[in-house]
Amino acid sequence: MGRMLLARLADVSEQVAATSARSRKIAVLADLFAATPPAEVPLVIAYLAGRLPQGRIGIGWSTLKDPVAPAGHATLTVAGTDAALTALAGVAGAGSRTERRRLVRDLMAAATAPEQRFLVRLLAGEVRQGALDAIALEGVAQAAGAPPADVRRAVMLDGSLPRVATVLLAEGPAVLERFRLAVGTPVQPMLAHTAKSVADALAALGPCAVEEKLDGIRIQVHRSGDDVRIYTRSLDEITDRLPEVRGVARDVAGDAFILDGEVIALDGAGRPVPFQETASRVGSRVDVATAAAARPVSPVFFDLLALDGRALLDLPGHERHAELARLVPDPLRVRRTVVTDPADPGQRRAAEAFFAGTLDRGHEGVLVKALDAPYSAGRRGRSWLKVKPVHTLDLVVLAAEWGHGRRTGLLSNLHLGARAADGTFVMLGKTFKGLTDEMLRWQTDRLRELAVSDDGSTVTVRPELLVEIAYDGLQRSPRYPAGVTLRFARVVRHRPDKPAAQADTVERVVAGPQSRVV
Ligand SMILES: Nc1ncnc2c1ncn2[C@@H]1O[C@H](COP(=O)(O)OP(=O)(O)OP(=O)(O)O)[C@@H](O)[C@H]1O
Repeated sequence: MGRMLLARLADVSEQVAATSARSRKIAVLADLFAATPPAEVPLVIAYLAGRLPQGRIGIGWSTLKDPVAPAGHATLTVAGTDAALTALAGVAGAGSRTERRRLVRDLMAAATAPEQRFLVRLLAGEVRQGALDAIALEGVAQAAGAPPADVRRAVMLDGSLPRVATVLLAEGPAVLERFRLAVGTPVQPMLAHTAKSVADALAALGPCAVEEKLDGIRIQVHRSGDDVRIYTRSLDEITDRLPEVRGVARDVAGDAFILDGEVIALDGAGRPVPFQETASRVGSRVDVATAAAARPVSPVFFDLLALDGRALLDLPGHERHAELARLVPDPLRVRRTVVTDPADPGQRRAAEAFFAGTLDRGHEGVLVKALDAPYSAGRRGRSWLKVKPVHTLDLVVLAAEWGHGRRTGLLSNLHLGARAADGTFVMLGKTFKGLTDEMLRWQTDRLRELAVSDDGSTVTVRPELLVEIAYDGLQRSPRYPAGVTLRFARVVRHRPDKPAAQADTVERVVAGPQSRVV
C-alpha cells in the first residue's frame, strides 16, 4: 500500500459532500479507507472532517487567496501535506509572515487545481462535515468487515475513532475485543435531548429520575489506586487544573472507578456563581494554586460507569445510581427525585416542585432520566431529557464586527450561524446584547485567534466558537438565508467547552420550541 495521495482524499471529500445518500457516502469512504495505509488513517479522518492536527496555523485568508499555478500531476501525499503544515505551524519570530507565505506558496505549487481547492477550504476552516465522524466510523467498519455496532462500542470505550480505526484496519475485526472499559481511558459522555416541560419529559420517559442540571463543566473522574485522572467532555485531561477534585476523588472509599459529573463553583450560600467564572477557572492552566484558592470548585457526580473492574454502562440507570449512592456520599451526589409512576398526580406534582426548587436554588434546569436506560456513551440519547425555563440555542460565531464608542477596539456584534445538514453554517442573525465587559475582552482575544480576514469593520473567523443565545422567537427576514432571523437574540455565555459540530441545527431552530414566526 503506497502513501495516500491528497488528490484521492480531495476527490472523496467532494463526493461525500455532493451526495445526500448516507449509504453512498459510507461506500465511498469504505473504498478510501480500504486503500489508506493504517498509519495515515487518523490524518485522513481529520482532513475529511475539516480538522487540522496542528490546530491553528496562523495563515490568513489573503495568503490563501494568492494565485499559484497548479501542478499538472497529482504527487502530493496526505503525509507530505501534514509535514508541510507542521512546518508552517512552527514558523515564528521576525519575518514569519513572509516565511509562512513562502511555505503556503510551495505547498500550493505542488498541488493540482482540485487539491488547491481542497487545501484552501481546509485551511480556511470551510471543510465542515459535521456528521462526518459518524459516517467515517461506518466506512471504517465496512472497509474492515466489522459490524458497525462493535466499532461504535470500541470507539465509545476508547474515546478515539482514529485510534480504533488504525488498529482495526491494520489487524482486523478480532482486535475490537481489546477495547474494554479501562480506568485512565476516557469514555465519550452521554448527552441529552431537550423536552419542553417536565410534564412532556415524564410522559416521554415513564419511570424516571429528575435531577438538578448544574451549570458547570462536565468532568469524568477516573481513579485506580492512588492514581486520579480528570477529563473534560471532549476527553482532554485536566487533572492538574483541579487539585480539589483530585483530593475529593482520593477520599472516596473505593479503589477503582469512573465517575461522571459536573464541576461547579458555588458561593458561600451554596448557589452557583456565573458559568463564565467556573469555565475560566477550569480553563486556566497557570498558577492553579492561586486560582484554586480564589475560586474553589466542587465536583457533583451523577453517574458511575465502572467500579472495581466491572463496566456498569449496560446496567439500567437506577442500578448504576444505587452503586453510585453506595460509593459517593450525599453532598457529592446530584440532588434528585424519583418518579416511579408518572401517572400518579402526587408524583407529578413532586417532580414540578423539584424543578421549581432547583431553579430557586439558582440552577439552570433539570435532567430527566429514564430509570431503566443504559449509559449510551457518546450519544445524545432519548433517555436523558433536559428541561430549562429559558430556551437557548448554541450557535457558532461566523464573524464579528468591531465595536464603537465604549466598545472601540473590541469585537462586539456577533454573526451567528446554525449547523446545516451538509456541515456548513447558515447565518441566523447578529447580536451584541448580553455581553459584559469581561466577555467582550475574552471574545476579542479568542476571535482574533480564529480570524481569517478583517476588512476593518468585520472580522471573519473560523467557525469554531459556540455561544449560547437566548431569544424571543423567530421573525421572517429575506436578508437571511433561512428566510428567518432570531428576535431579541442575546448572548447568555460563551461555550468554549462545546465543539462546533454540536451546534444547534437549522432544522432544530426552525422546528424548535420557539419556532412560531412572528
Ligand atoms: N444531573 C446532570 N446529569 C447530566 N448532565 C448534567 C447534569 N447536570 C448538568 N449536566 C450538564 O448538562 C449537559 C447535558 O446537556 P447536553 O447534553 O444537551 O449538553 P449541553 O449542550 O452542554 O447542554 P447545555 O447546552 O444545555 O448546557 C451535560 O453535558 C452536563 O455537562
